[in-house]
Amino acid sequence: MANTKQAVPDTLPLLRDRIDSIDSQIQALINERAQCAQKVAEVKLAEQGGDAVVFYRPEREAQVLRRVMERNEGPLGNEEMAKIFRQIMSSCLALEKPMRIAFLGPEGTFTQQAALKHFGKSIVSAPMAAIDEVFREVESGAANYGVVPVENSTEGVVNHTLDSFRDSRLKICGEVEVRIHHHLLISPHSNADEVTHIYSHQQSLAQCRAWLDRYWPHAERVAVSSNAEAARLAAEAGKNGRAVAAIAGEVAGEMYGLMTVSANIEDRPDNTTRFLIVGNQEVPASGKDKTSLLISAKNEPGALYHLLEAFERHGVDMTRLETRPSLMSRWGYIFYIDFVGHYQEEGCQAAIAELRDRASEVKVLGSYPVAVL
Ligand SMILES: C=C(O[C@@H]1C=C(C(=O)O)C=C[C@H]1O)C(=O)O
Repeated sequence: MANTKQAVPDTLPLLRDRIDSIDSQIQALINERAQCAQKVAEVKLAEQGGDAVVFYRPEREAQVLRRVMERNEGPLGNEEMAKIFRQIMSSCLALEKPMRIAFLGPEGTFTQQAALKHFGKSIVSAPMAAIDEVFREVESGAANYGVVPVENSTEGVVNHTLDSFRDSRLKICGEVEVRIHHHLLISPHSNADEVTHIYSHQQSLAQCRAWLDRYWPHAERVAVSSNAEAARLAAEAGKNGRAVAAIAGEVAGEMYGLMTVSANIEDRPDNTTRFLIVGNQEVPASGKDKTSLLISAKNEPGALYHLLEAFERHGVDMTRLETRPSLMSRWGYIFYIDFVGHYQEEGCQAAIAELRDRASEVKVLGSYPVAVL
C-alpha cells in the first residue's frame, strides 16, 4: 500500500481526511481477508467433509499472531497490535459459525476473561457451574472447546482441573495467561465500616491472605463457588440492608454494580493465572509448542528419578511437575509433567517412548502452542 508511507499532514482537517481514507482502506482489506477465510472454510469442507471438518486451527492462529508481533514497527505496541488481529481472526472465524466455548462460570469470572482473550469476542459463551461440567460439555459435543484454570502463580495448582484429565479423552489445545487483579467491593447501598463478612472464591481469598490479615483481621472470610457469585451476593446483601464485601475482579464488580473499597489487593503484584483450552482435536506443531503428560509411576524406589532422567538424556526441557494421589493405591502417585516441544518432534518422541517403558501409564494430554498473548 503506497500511501501509508506518505508524510503525515499537520492540520486537523487534513489529518482527519487522512484517517478517513486509511479507515476505508483498512475496512476493505479486512473484508477481503474475511472472504479469504470464508474460502478456507469451503476448502476445508470439501477436503474433510461433513462433521469431521475443523475450522478452528490453534497452531495457525498462533503463527499469525506471532508474525504480527515480529513484523510490528510501532508506534502501537506488539501486544496491542496482536489483540487487534486476535479480534479480526475471531470475527472471520465466526462468519462460518461462532464457536461455543464452555468455561468455569458464571458470567464475569476470570475464566471467561481468559476465554475472550484466547478466542476473541466473537464466540458464544457457555458458563458452567463446575470444572468437570466444562469437560463434559466439550466431551458431549455441546461446546466446541472448554476453558479451565490450571495454576496460579501465588496459590499453585488447581487440583480439580488436573484430576479431570484422569478420565477424560479431551486434548489440551492451547494455554492462556491472565494477570489477576483483585478488588474489595461492596454494594453502593452498603457501608464499608460495617462490613463483617468477606466473600470470595477460595483461591482469591488465598491470593489476598496477607492483605486481609493486615486490614480486615476481624472480618469473617467466606469461601463461595466463584468470585462472580461473591459479587452477586454482595450486591444482594446491599439490597437487604446488610454490609457484605466481595473480593472479585473488575468485570464481576461492574456486572453487579459494586463500588471499589480497595483496588489491587492481591498479595503479589505479578499474580497470574494460567488457563488451558480443552477440545477434541490434536493440534499440529506451530513451531513454538509445549506438551503436557499424565504419568502413573510404578510404586518402586527411584521411580520419579528414572522418569526425569529420560528428559535430561534426550535434552527435553521440563517446565513443570505436579504430583497428585493416584487413587488406585494408597501412596501411589500420578505426575503431571509439562515440557517444551511438540510430542511429534524427535527428541520428545524418544523421551516419551522411554517413559512408556518406565511408567505404568503415560497419557499425552496434548501438544499446543505456547501462549502468544
Ligand atoms: C483461515 C483459517 O481458518 C481459521 C481462521 C484463521 C484466520 O482468520 O486467520 C486462522 C486459523 C483458523 O482458525 C485457516 O486455517 O487458515
